[in-house]
Amino acid sequence: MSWGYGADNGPEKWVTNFPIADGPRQSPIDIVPGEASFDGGLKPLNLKYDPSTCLDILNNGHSFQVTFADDSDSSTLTDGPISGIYRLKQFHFHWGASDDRGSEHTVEGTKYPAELHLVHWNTKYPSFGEAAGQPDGLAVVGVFLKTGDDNPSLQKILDAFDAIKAKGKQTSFPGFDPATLLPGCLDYWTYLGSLTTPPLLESVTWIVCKEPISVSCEQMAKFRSLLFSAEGEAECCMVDNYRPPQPLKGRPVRASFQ
Ligand SMILES: CN(C)c1nnc([C@H](N)S(N)(=O)=O)s1
Ligand SMILES: [Zn+2]
Repeated sequence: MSWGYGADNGPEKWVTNFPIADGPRQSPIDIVPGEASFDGGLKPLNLKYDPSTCLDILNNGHSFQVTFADDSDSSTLTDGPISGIYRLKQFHFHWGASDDRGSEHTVEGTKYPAELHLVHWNTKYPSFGEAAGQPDGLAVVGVFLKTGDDNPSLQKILDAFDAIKAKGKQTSFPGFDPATLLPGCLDYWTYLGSLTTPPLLESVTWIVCKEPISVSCEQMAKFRSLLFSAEGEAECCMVDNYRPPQPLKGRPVRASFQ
């Protein structure tokens, strides 16, 4: 059985096939603002996204992802805590079965109903796959979703869900601008961590925005209409696809703001 989020293949079981699950720089973590140290040397995030690089939307069986053309520096992350140029590869979300849980990172124990991850790779390496194996290979921007007003930008994504309900379904998704998913304020916390799904590679510079974006509870219900299961299999709702916080193991967490 391959990894997932169920009782038999979920986060507590991943260590069997992926022993790095107990490694020194695992993600997500619980962020404690009072224990983060302000670093005046941290630059503002510089996110420049070209909507024409947006390709398609896919149900990969553990989340859905929107994938970007990453063969040029059209959609990039620079500055912030990183050096060099990182290219946007894809974004995806994690969410709960109810609004009281769903995010991977937590803030002093507070769970948000969902969390957006924008995954970028360091162009000092030839490809995403190469970069994913390097300690400075990836940079993921995390954005919390908080229930409130309807989010028109999110709605464009949710409107594509009928075409990707089951695992393995994919449809073209041109012209989406991921910048419309970012909060107004780009203050962030940053720390060295890992992918939060197998292979749990310890190659991620995490950049977690302090300000959440809004999502309505009706929109959250739409997230929960996706399936972990493929067509023809017993239907299993795609919910609670989040890894809980992992031990900090002495890692510093820096804040870009005071
Ligand atoms: C291969 N890619 C892009 C990814 N592999 N694992 C990912 C995880 N979902 S996360 N949450 O970004 O670490 S993203
Ligand atoms: Zn993720």
